[in-house]
Parts: sequence; C-alpha cells; structure tokens
Amino acid sequence: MAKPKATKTQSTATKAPAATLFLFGAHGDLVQRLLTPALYNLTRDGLVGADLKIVGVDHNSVTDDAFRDKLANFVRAQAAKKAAKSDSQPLDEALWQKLAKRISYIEGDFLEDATYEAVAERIRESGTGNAVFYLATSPRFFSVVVERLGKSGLLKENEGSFRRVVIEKPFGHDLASARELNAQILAVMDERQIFRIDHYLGKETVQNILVSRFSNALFESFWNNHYIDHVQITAAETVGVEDRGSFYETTGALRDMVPNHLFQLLAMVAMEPPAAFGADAVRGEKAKVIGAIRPPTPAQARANSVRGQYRAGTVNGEKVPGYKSEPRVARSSTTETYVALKVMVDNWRWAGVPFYLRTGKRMSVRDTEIVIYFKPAPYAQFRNLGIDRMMPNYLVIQIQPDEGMWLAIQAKRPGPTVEMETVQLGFSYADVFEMQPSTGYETLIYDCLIGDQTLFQRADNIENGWAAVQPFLDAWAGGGTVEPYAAGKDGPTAADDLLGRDGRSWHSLA
Ligand SMILES: NC(=O)C1=CN([C@@H]2O[C@H](COP(=O)(O)OP(=O)(O)OC[C@H]3O[C@@H](n4cnc5c(N)ncnc54)[C@H](OP(=O)(O)O)[C@@H]3O)[C@@H](O)[C@H]2O)C=CC1
Ligand SMILES: O=C1O[C@H](COP(=O)(O)O)[C@@H](O)[C@H](O)[C@H]1O
Repeated sequence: MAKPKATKTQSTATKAPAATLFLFGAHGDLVQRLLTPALYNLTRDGLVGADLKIVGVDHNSVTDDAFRDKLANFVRAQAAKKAAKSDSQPLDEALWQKLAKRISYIEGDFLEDATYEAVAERIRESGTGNAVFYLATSPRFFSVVVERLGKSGLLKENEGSFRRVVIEKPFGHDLASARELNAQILAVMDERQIFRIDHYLGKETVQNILVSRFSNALFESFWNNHYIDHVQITAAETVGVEDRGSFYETTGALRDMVPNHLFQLLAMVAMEPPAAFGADAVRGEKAKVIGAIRPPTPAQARANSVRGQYRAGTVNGEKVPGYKSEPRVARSSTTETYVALKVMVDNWRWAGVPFYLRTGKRMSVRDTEIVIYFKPAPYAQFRNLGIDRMMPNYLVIQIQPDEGMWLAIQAKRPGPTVEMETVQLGFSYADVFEMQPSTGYETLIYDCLIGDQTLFQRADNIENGWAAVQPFLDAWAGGGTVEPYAAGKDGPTAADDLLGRDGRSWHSLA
C-alpha cells in the first residue's frame, strides 16, 4: 500500500486581537531560544499581525536597535543550524523584519516604580488597552512583579480590554510554596487573568491525546481498569543539566518534571471526558484526576520511588561527565537527576491500575512516550498450539522526538503452523501532515492572546500536583538513597526492580 502523502495543515484559527506583549526578563534564555522563534512562527502563520506590539523589559542596558539585533542574531543562527541538519528553512529575513518592526525595549529593574511607569506609558501609546505581561523571569520575581503590576493599576481591565499575566515554571517548589504563590497573585488579580504555563501542553501530540480519546468511540470502550493492566509514562532526555547546575541542585528531577509535565500527561490519559472542550470543564476534570492520586504513607513513598544520579558515561557516542562534575554542582551532591514512581489513581475507572512514571537526564535516547498496556487475551484456546504465553496489546503515544501513536497487536506469522508475531498499527504525524517548525510556545502565546485558558494550569491543578508529590518529598527529606547510573543508560537497576516485583518491565526506549 502506498504511503499517504503528507497534507498541509488547514488551520481555521484567526488572527489574535491587538495587544502589547511585555516580555519581562527579555535578555534571558527563554525569550531568545523559545519565545522569539514562537513569535516569528506566529507571524509566519498570520496568527499575529502588525497590531501585536512586543516590548522587552529587563535591567540590561541596550537600545531598541541593539535589542532587536540581539534577537535577530540568535534566531538567525538557530534557524541556520536547524536548516543545516534538516530540510527546514533558514530565517526568512523579510518575515523577520515584519516582526522586528514591532519590537521595542524598556530598560528597567523589576523592583523599581519607574519600570512600571514606563510600561503604563507604552500601553497608552499603543492605541489598545490590551496587554499581556509574560514573566520570563526567575521565579523569585513572580509574586513581586505581579504585586507591582497590581499596585500600578496595570492589571485593571477597562471595558472591552484585557490584562493578562503569563507565569512560567517552576510554580512553587513544594505544596506550601505553591499555595502561598497562588494566594499572593490571586490577591491582586482574578484567576481568569492568570496563565500558568506548562510547555508540555503546547505539544501537538499532548493535545492530541484528548482528541484521540474523546473523538474515537472505540477507545472509550476499553479505557478503564477492566481492560488496562498498567500505564507507563516516560520523559527520557539525553541532555545533562547544561548550565543550570545551581537551579537543578535545589530542584532535582522530581520537582522539575513530575508535578507539572508528567502529571499533565497522566491527567490527559486518565481524566474523565469533559462536558465541553472549554477551560473550566477540561481543567475541572484534570484537577479531579490528579486529586485522586492516592497519597502514599512514608513507607509506601520510599518503596514506590527510585532516585538516581548520573555518573560519567557515553551518550550518543560522546563521553560526558557525571552530574557531580557539572558546573555549579556540589561534589557531594545527592540531588536526583532521575526519578521513577509508582502511583495509584483511586477512582472507579483506574482502581487497581498502577501508573509508573520515570524521567531522567543523560539517558540513552530522547524519548517522551506514554504506553498503555492492556490485559492479555485469555490463553486457553492457544494452549494446544504450543504457544507458551500471550503477549498483551499496548498502545504507544509517542510525544517526542517523533510524534504519533501506534498499537501493538498480535498477527499470525505466514506459514502452515499458528505462530504469533507482534506487529504495529500506527500513525505518524510527519507521514500524514506537513508539519511546520514550532517550539510548542506558539499555541500557548496565541491562546493567551485570544483568552483561552484550556491549556494553562488553574490554581487547583497546580496545588493538586504538588499535593501528590509532597509525600515523596517528605519521605526523602534528609536525603534518601540516590542510585548511580552511567550516563547513556536508562536509569538505575532499582527502577527495573520497581516494575519487576510487580511482574512487569519498562517499555524499551526507542
Ligand atoms: N530557559 C528555558 O529553557 C526555560 C525557562 N523557564 C523558566 O522561564 C523563566 C526565565 O528563564 P530564563 O530565561 O532561563 O532566565 P534568565 O535568568 O536567563 O533570564 C532572566 C532575565 O531577567 C533579568 N533580570 C534579573 N533580575 C532582574 C531585575 N531585578 N530586573 C530586571 N531584569 C532582571 C536577567 O538579567 P541578568 O541575567 O543580566 O541579571 C535576565 O536577562 C524562569 O522562571 C525559568 O524557570 C521554563 C522553561 C524553560
Ligand atoms: O521544564 C523542563 O523541561 C525540559 C524538558 O522539556 P522538553 O520539551 O525538551 O521535553 C527539561 O529539560 C528541563 O529540565 C525542565 O525544567
């Protein structure tokens, strides 16, 4: 059968309304590496126009021109690097100029009133009262900047205009601090103005989980504990901590990835169907399912978690140092760079179905995937054929680097005897759709501009996530065991034992 031809995606999305987008922390890595390319891609797709003004806010001293040049140099180099590796295009200079014309800069300290006066002035000049304040700042500034925006009257919405704040991660470092941060920001603005980002929700395949589950009646019929044996969620990275050693030392893999990204994936897989594809309904169901994760006792938390830390090894053919030799990491560090957990969701749909989660740095491959393992078919009818065991079906939702999904089924191997082979029924995004390069932040920025909060975390989503990991953090307080693993391997052997003692094993990574 001929491979289907990839088709151009036909989006019905319309241009976002006029607004001023303030990028607090404009000289930082996030703005350069992810937000600017996302704004360029939105301009390419016609989803933002000349009436979106972009204003960088940061204490580094540069002119408007120098700021634009800095961003231009970065995105140009990034596009050239990608184009050298694949068939993607170098930077379209005319398109960049269209965007650059609308970029300007405010030099100002987040802690000084003059900065907020300059921001207010820029809104007055813009001709629209609509403004988005994107806090691409260190987390220690989240509540301070929100408070100052509030005090300056910048969060007040006049009739027909909006004021919104985008808050980056990490949102708190445990349950108490997340609650405190929510209380601080909700004291000055309404939940409907707050857009807490989890960039995993900007990924196409993550959004596709809801569409696949709820628009295909066949999935719903077996999506429960009658048919599903267990679920595995993996986010494996080949990168180490790069230059984020000091951030990572006080964070670790559990805080960095689990209450946010991995729980978002779990919620997408496990939530009940929302009554509508709207922010309240979707976020309500997500809050419920994360809230249904069973809090383990301290002994259960220790037994059902594995912490690991990479040692020197080889990744993608390159020799790399161990975590403790990374810059700004303590030589005696016990911070985990890998974590595996077993959690149970205590509701009617999932009672008795373990969810195994793992994430780590310096693993063998980059692979984010969800694997749903089904219960095996009854064996009796195959016994007299000499088949010794039934292989279960499993559905792989492949999130990155490739995007798609496939189902492992049993088929008869050709020949006179009955022999079975596991084969795949699959769909790959790249085969079916012509995908434009994207960072994942495009959808999130666009949704914020049009006021759709579906893909953003509500206060209860965040707090339920932290509540579910808090027992693990408490059980590890004072330092739990950290198992070593060689860089380039898929975590410590103790993580294999976590499943092994339940008679299961991890899906092998791509
Ligand atoms: N970078 C990434 O890939 C990702 C980042 N995030 C989150 O995004 C946020 C931003 O990250 P990132 O861009 O890496 O951070 P950076 O530290 O690179 O950027 C922050 C910027 O704010 C400036 N700044 C610091 N203090 C002040 C101040 N008092 N007044 C005005 N400007 C100030 C810094 O200037 P200077 O450094 O010169 O002091 C810097 O230019 C963080 O919350 C991070 O956790 C989330 C996901 C991915
Ligand atoms: O938020 C974070 O995510 C990245 C992984 O994101 P991905 O889109 O590349 O899967 C992770 O490297 C980083 O430590 C964490 O802070």
